[in-house]
Amino acid sequence: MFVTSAPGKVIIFGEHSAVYYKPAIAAAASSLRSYLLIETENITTNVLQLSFPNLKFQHKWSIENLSQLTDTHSLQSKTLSQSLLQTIDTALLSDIVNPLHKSAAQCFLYLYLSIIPPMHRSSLKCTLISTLPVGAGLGSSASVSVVLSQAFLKLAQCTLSPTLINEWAYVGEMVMHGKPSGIDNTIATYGGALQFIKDDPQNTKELFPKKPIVAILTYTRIPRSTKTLVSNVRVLYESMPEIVEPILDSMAHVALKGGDALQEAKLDDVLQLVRINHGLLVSLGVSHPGLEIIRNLTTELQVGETKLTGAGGGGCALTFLNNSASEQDVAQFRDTLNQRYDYQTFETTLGGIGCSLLDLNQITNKEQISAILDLFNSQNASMEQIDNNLLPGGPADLPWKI
Ligand SMILES: Nc1ncnc2c1ncn2[C@@H]1O[C@H](COP(=O)(O)OP(=O)(O)OP(=O)(O)O)[C@@H](O)[C@H]1O
Ligand SMILES: C[C@@](O)(CCO)CC(=O)[O-]
Ligand SMILES: [Mg+2]
Repeated sequence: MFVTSAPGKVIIFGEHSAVYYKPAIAAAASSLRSYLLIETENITTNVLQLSFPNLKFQHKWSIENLSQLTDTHSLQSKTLSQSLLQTIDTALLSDIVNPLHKSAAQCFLYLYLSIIPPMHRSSLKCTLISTLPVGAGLGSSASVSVVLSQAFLKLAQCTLSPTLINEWAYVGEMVMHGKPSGIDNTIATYGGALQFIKDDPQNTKELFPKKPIVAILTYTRIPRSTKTLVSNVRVLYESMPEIVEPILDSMAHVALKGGDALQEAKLDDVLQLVRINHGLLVSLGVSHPGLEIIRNLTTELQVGETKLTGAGGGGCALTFLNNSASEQDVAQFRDTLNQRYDYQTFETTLGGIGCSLLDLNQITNKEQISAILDLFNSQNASMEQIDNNLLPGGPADLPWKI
């Protein structure tokens, strides 16, 4: 039995422009994570079981059926095979109608069938719990792709390396999103803070901010689809390239300057650039009235600057506080968002631990193991319970391998 874990991410500068090979800055939201429990013993034999309690979704497939369907596996091919995707859809997922369930199961089966060769396919139960809001712009899909890739590579007896995990997680992201930039899975794999350029590892580099980056994240609970928003921007780009290209170039300058400002802890510059980046995203049509409420309240209470983060259209906003924001101002800001709008706010330090692995056989304290298993078996473990019992570097002090 083992658990894999990976964080969500916050894009600080450069969402959407990242898809067009412009630099972007992102950091791990390392306390908001997905955890995948892998059980291979004392479970139903010859069955692959999936349990995603956050989505209230469970499913089973006979391993024999799976192997008949795809007798060859494609461990070498880290590109998206439309024919494998189609086979999965028609033969294994035709009974699933909920779109969230469908995309999660597609990603799960695609990675399972591609990574684990038939000789290593035996009875398996996979249970995934997460403290990340689902589909909110904080990279929940990437975090799920990373924990699945890491676990399946281990079951396939591959030597685990961040490069390999990240390559497969990108395939998982392609299953969910089409053609993403790869920034989300890269952060979920490596953690920390990065300046990222799509398909350009030479110019993707770690950032070392002088001061810890503390921010407020606000989840509007407004659902949206990253895939749709990215494709809306594509349509705009293709219809008016002479207007959209300079906006994307401007975002690239914002990201480069913003990365430097974060490293040098130049808060005034960071705040200006957050405001500019949000304005540019508004001009691409990816904001939402529910996000503008947060931005307007930030301005009204003069606590700092806010931008949308992730694909926008709902989901989450990121607020950096200015030096003059008092504790009362911040409390008023958060209370108003929580109480008047039923938004959820988190104060988060950005950066920290990327993907990690916990071998439950190494834990000798039986009570500690049963507390961990209870979290996966419960349908509604709270964020606090999960953090207390599982968070890498958290109070339970577990032997996570990074
Ligand atoms: N806890 C979870 N359990 C199972 N699947 C999940 C979970 N969280 C996310 N997913 C999968 O990820 C999908 C959401 O991905 P989507 O890219 O739309 O949002 P996001 O990754 O949270 O936001 P963004 O890509 O803008 O950062 C869900 O439809 C589901 O398939
Ligand atoms: C909107 C986007 O820039 C970020 C989604 O988290 C898409 C991507 O980079 O693939
Ligand atoms: Mg996503």
